[in-house]
Amino acid sequence: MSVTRELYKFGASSIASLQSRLPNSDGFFFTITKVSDPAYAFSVLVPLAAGIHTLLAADLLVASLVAEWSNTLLKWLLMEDRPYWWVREVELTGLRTPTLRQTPLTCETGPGSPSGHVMGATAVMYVLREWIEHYYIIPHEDLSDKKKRALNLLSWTFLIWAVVFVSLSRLYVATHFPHQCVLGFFFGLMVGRLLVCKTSAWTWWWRRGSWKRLLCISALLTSISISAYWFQRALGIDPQWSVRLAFKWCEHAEYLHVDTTPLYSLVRDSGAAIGVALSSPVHSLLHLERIVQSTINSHWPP
Ligand SMILES: O=P(O)(O)OC[C@H]1O[C@@H](O)[C@H](O)[C@@H](O)[C@@H]1O
Repeated sequence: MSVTRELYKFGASSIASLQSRLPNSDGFFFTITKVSDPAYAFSVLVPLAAGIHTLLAADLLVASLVAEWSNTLLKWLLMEDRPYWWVREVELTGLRTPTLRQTPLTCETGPGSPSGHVMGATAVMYVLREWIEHYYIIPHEDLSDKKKRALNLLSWTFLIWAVVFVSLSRLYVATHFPHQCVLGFFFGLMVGRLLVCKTSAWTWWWRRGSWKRLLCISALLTSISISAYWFQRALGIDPQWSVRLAFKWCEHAEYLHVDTTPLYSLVRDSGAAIGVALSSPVHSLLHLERIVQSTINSHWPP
């Protein structure tokens, strides 16, 4: 217990020092936090990707929903605090803590660990990186192996730096401790690898599955979410405990938003999963069209 307290104390001091060292950075960090919001992936990134390729949009949608769904369940399991309310709660026990500034993006209402922004952004960027490698780098015959390796390194470097900035933005708005961002990165990487890694048996499984199978999987995902809620209730744990703490310590009521609650995320993820299942016949057709097209291209001229 005291290890957690020390970790939180260290985290709170790091956040306070970040806020005081970078005093006029609201615009920069708010933009990063907004763009890396899992909700942004659903409402902006996926429709944009659909303009490039429907399969890319489907891949990003699956990565976003699996990352957010597993993130919410992990949060319920780990039951960690967020810095902006933790510092106020422990002050009541007499512990001296640094003052953390609250911003309009601070008052997230779910438990703190792992960071959903970092986890979602890592999973989505992993999928994008694999897409670029799979469809644009590997098949490019004009590129030497050295150039291909350099491009891969560049894409990894970009991913790591993007995750660092997303993490800094979450610390800056005092809604995560540093270790929660690190955990978000590792879990996000696991989700990405599980979904689209060449060596994973699960790679692109949603492209192969029939719509009935996908519908069964989305029903399973939904029932796991509902069971997780009722399981906590059965154990005497209030699944809304974090929402209560957010209401207690958020300094401005207008900073609180219903779309940050765990239940809201789970409903969105279940709906998105059902949507993926119902639209899968269209994806299968597009996938088939792509295979036929590349076969024609490789045999042309005859
Ligand atoms: O754990 P984090 O980084 O605060 O992010 C989690 C949540 O952030 C909210 O702002 C999103 O709308 C939710 O959908 C998401 O689950």
